Amino acid sequence: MLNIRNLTKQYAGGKKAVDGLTLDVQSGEIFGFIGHNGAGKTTTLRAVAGILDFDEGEITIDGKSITSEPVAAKQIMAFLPDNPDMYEFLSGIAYLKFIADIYGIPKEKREALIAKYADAFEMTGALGSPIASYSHGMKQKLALISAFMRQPKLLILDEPFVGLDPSAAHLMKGFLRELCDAGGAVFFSTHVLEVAEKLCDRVAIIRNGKLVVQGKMADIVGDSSLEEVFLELVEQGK
Ligand SMILES: Nc1ncnc2c1ncn2[C@@H]1O[C@H](COP(=O)(O)OP(=O)(O)OP(=O)(O)O)[C@@H](O)[C@H]1O
Repeated sequence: MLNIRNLTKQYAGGKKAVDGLTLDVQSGEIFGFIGHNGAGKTTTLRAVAGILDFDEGEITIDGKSITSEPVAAKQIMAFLPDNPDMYEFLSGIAYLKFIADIYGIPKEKREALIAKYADAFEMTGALGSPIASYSHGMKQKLALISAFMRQPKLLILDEPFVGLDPSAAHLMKGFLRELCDAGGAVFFSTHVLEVAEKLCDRVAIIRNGKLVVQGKMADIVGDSSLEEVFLELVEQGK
């Protein structure tokens, strides 16, 4: 579903933030992307989402290149940044309708999907209020509703657990699995290793812009924990 080949990105005046990264996310799987602060996770996610140019490499989503077929690639993916900026002057429902219009989701379908996700996240009563009046967690839930409503083939999330309360995080995990069971794929970054260990089918660890390891969670963790494996690998690189 997602193929990243030799991705390299250097910001002006800086070192390589991502250096020759190659990884693959298959349909049906939840894939966790782990690394210390500044390792290159957000840079990778933004490049995959088509909102950051890169210097070398190739990214394809369901076979569509993010550089040569950006519209087709963006049509089938949704990206949730770590701090979603939304149109604060719109109400939640106006925002969802706006997104549904952009992506051509028919009226009946959008209404059913909005009802499903807004009810689950206990946002139905707030949808008439301006986004500016929402708490951080409510904005995050609205962004999640808009992403799930689109039923993307690939869902990319940057630090999705930060700021969500335990019940919203639990719900989100269920919806991520539902998306994968329907043939989609999830690619997300996180620092929350316990959650990643329980949730992810596969995982990649990045250090200083370079891939350290990728594979099935069970193979990588073995008899220890993801935290132990992560700390060991990060220590080795010092
Ligand atoms: N706009 C920018 N201009 C210059 N350097 C940047 C920019 N954005 C990120 N960097 C640098 O690129 C490297 C990778 O940053 P990135 O944000 O991708 O890491 P990250 O793994 O997402 O970190 P965190 O866990 O702290 O969010 C860091 O050294 C960072 O300082």
